[in-house]
Amino acid sequence: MSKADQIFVAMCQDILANGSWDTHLQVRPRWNDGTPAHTIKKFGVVNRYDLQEEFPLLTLRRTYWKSALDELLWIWQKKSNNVHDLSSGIWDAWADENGSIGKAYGYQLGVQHPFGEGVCDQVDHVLWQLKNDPASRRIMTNIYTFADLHEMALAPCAYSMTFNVTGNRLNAILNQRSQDVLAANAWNVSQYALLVHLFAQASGLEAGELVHVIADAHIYDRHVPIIQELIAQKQHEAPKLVIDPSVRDFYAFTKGHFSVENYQFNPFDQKIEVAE
Ligand SMILES: Nc1nc(=O)c2c([nH]1)NC[C@@H]1CN(c3ccc(C(=O)N[C@@H](CCC(=O)O)C(=O)O)cc3)CN21
Ligand SMILES: O=c1ccn([C@H]2C[C@H](O)[C@@H](COP(=O)(O)O)O2)c(=O)[nH]1
Repeated sequence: MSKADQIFVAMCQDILANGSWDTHLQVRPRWNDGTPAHTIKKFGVVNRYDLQEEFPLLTLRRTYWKSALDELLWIWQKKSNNVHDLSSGIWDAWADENGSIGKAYGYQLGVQHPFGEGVCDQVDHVLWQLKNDPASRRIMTNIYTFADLHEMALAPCAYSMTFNVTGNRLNAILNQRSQDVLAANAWNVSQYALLVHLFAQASGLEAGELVHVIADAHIYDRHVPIIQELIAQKQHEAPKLVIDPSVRDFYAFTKGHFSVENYQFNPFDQKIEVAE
């Protein structure tokens, strides 16, 4: 059975049984009809995915992994903040009339900084360190730039990666300040698992472990019945991620270079409203 499903079910059960509601507080997010979108949350959830064991994709319901992976490349490879460069419409609600989401995500990863090896952006600095200084404990990215927060449509949720090389394995910690468990958990986990695979392949390493640290792991009020039904679904074997082994340059990867084989999932097509 898929470990990703087991981790997801355990996290949801824990939030529902032991979490706390923010119903008595003023909250920022709203449902489309203007109602405040309240949540039940757990603080400090840590989920560990062994990428040697499986590609962590939920089988409880279909994860649109092609759209998720497209968003990952939009941020990390294209370093774009414009929804016109994205194939799905998931960021449209946060974009301005030109399609920009402001100085968020891809914009931050494209900013040039002076590093020891020269002036480059955070992504190229990580790739340089993985090849030239794998023993370093400073291989990380951080897009939570306080000076630019006022120019972002939404403050980054998945905001930092810390990479660590152990033997020939590339491990990573994804730090996330806020997680919409139903809309985006499976999405964020599959994205950053793929990123570890791509960085490993570009650096002559193997993907190891992805540790997902979530400060505020929440279920929105209108999502509670959907989550309850979802976690009771049948679990299937995890699918297999296949990446074209000939690609060694991170920027040469395109959607055509990876596929997910034997992806089984339940026909669970409930409409998921996303709070804005
Ligand atoms: N409340 C909230 N939750 C989020 O997950 C979220 C935000 N806001 N704001 C910014 C982005 C946008 N995100 C989104 C938005 C929509 C879907 C979504 O509709 N997913 C559907 C279908 C995806 C598709 O058709 O490709 C799903 O079934 O997962 C997922 C993530 C993640 N982020
Ligand atoms: O990659 C993402 C992007 C966004 N989210 C969710 C987490 C929250 O539900 C909202 C953001 O609202 P804040 O009030 O700024 O926390 O978006 C996600 O889970 N993953």
